[in-house]
Amino acid sequence: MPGLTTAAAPFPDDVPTHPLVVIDYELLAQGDRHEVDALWKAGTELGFWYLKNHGVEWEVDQMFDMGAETLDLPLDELMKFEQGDNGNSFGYKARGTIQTDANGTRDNVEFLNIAQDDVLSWPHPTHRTYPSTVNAHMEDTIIPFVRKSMQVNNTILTIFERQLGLPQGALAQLHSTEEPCGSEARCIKTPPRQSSTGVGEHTDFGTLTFLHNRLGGLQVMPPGTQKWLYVKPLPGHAICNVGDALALFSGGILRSSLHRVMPPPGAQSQFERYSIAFFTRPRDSVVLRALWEGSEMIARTVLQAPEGKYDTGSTSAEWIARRIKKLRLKNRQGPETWYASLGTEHDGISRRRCVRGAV
Ligand SMILES: O=C(O)CCC(=O)C(=O)O
Ligand SMILES: [Fe+2]
Repeated sequence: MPGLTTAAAPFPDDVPTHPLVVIDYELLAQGDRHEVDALWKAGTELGFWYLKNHGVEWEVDQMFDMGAETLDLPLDELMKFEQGDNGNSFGYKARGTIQTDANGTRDNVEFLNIAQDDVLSWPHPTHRTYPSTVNAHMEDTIIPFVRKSMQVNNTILTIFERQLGLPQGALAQLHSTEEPCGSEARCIKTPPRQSSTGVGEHTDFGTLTFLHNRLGGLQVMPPGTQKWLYVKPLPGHAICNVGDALALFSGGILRSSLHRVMPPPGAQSQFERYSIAFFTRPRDSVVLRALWEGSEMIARTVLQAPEGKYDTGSTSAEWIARRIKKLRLKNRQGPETWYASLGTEHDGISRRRCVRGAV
């Protein structure tokens, strides 16, 4: 199976890892108080947690197979679907097209992004078309995976909405399916035996990420530290995290933490690495800013923050397009292009200084 953690190469026990809290999705969906509290603690402290009993295990396995089949297609076939340099996310992203740091170091991963809107409108494309293997597995794999992943993320979103003291439906309606949005499913492939960064440090652009790893390589930097720690993949457990849109909507109460993908540790580095993700992102026209009018908790936090820190002045579509565009090496004009890709221009505090501990 692609990206499977083989018995021959278990995750090593001598690398620094960050133990994430395990949240039980079934208990969350039943409204279990203890589980809701544990989710809230994870969302407001690290912004990352494991999710078990999510019910998407079979569809995730199918997605690993579909992803491998697709990314094994001849490059000239995949290139017909390349996302390009204009900030479009959907389609194929070829290896070596984006920067992984301020020096402009070339990435070594390729990935395929399938828009939620194209899945929901199948067989009629909303945004674009995809390689033949995607079309062939749309009904048996991709539609079930996307529908179930939407359900999981919407359940979590509804809990955060309540915990933040927002009116019922306030967050949900920013993600309703009446208008196009940036939500997408992703399959990432990293070649074996790499020594450099796969995906450079970043925070996710959107609202919530539902991620599935078999091999290690994902690392997170806990807020307030300068340390990169591996997140160990656990069979059947998804890794979930808060993205920038939700951090902004909540006035920073929910945290979107820096993470990156490095070569798998130890003996795992001999293997090709695949990962599968589903990103829930707001409707295209939603402006990314704190929802202080709807919640006293958010209003109090925003009042204490420097003015404009949680008001980007950008719609979700503009925010995503700008950051992707700045990542593409073709658009690089120097280190500033990399910093602009991090998405913190609006708050006057550059992530560069945050990362290096000056702030
Ligand atoms: O492959 C992974 O484990 C994480 C990928 C990631 O962070 C992303 O695609 O945003
Ligand atoms: Fe990410």
